[in-house]
Amino acid sequence: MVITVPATSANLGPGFDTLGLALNLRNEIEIIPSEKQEIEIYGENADFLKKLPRNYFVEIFTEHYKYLTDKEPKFKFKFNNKIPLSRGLGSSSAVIIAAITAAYEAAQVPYKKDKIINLALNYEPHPDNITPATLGGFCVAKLRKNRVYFLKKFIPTYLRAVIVIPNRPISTQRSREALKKTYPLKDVVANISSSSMITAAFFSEKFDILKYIVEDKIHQENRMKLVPDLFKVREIALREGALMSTLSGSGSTFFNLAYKDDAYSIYAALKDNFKDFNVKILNFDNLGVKVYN
Ligand SMILES: Nc1ncnc2c1ncn2[C@@H]1O[C@H](COP(=O)(O)OP(=O)(O)O)[C@@H](O)[C@H]1O
Ligand SMILES: N[C@@H](CCOP(=O)(O)O)C(=O)O
Repeated sequence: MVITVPATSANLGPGFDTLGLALNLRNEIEIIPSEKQEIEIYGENADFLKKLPRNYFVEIFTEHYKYLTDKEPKFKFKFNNKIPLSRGLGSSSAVIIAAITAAYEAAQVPYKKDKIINLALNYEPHPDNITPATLGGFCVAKLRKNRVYFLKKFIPTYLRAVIVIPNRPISTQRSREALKKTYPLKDVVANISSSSMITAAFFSEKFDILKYIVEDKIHQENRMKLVPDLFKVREIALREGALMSTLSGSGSTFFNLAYKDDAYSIYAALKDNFKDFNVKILNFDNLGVKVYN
């Protein structure tokens, strides 16, 4: 069995813990029945991941597989990772969603994607990465009374993401701990209106308005100060025609939305100015987690 799961970009600026979308940058995990448990890790941060005392995927997979079957798992896991760690591209959500999905598949217990999202909440208590990692597309998610409610919209194929991945990681947990605990009413209103406009723009496919309405007053500017070059990244991307330019999740990656025809000039300008950063043009993913048996 092979499971593939996409990277995600959460928040989209003002939609803190609410908006997210999936990118066509996927981790792939092969799971093969075996006499003894074995792990092989290739790709992004493989050396770091190999050194960890416990593998996060195997831990979550084992917990669910044992619960579903009452048996110890006996599998070989082969990871081919493309999603960089702690760069705001939802690497932890990708692991969680893939591991729970894999456990249900290996145990041959039927499930719905809704169930996977709600189980994932036990590991990541904000739904803006786990929802698009599961469903793909542009997702709006709301957590209420410990349950995730969500709506998804397909992202048109004439759009691209131009992402800038700095060489510095930011831990999501640590950067959340540094957030202010209270906000002035005008800042809250700015985020509600901007986030609602982004949602309306994606659902009605009226993307031009994004250039004028995206602002965040809750988390983004403070987090950007950890990698000050990001202010210049945003300025260049918007100057070169990006529809919106926001911190991806808690950073350090910057996410730029563009029409297909504008993506290359944004990419070239960013690459030219930030030689140490990894700049990529990506398609969007509209499928979410996928299983091949
Ligand atoms: N492919 C992977 N395999 C195992 N663990 C992973 C993998 N990707 C991420 N993780 C775990 O998730 C952590 C990163 O989570 P986090 O700081 O929330 O970053 P991100 O913004 O990428 O989600 C890593 O330190 C590691 O513990
Ligand atoms: N809403 C969360 C999103 C974190 O995304 P990640 O990809 O950085 O894990 C937040 O802003 O903390």
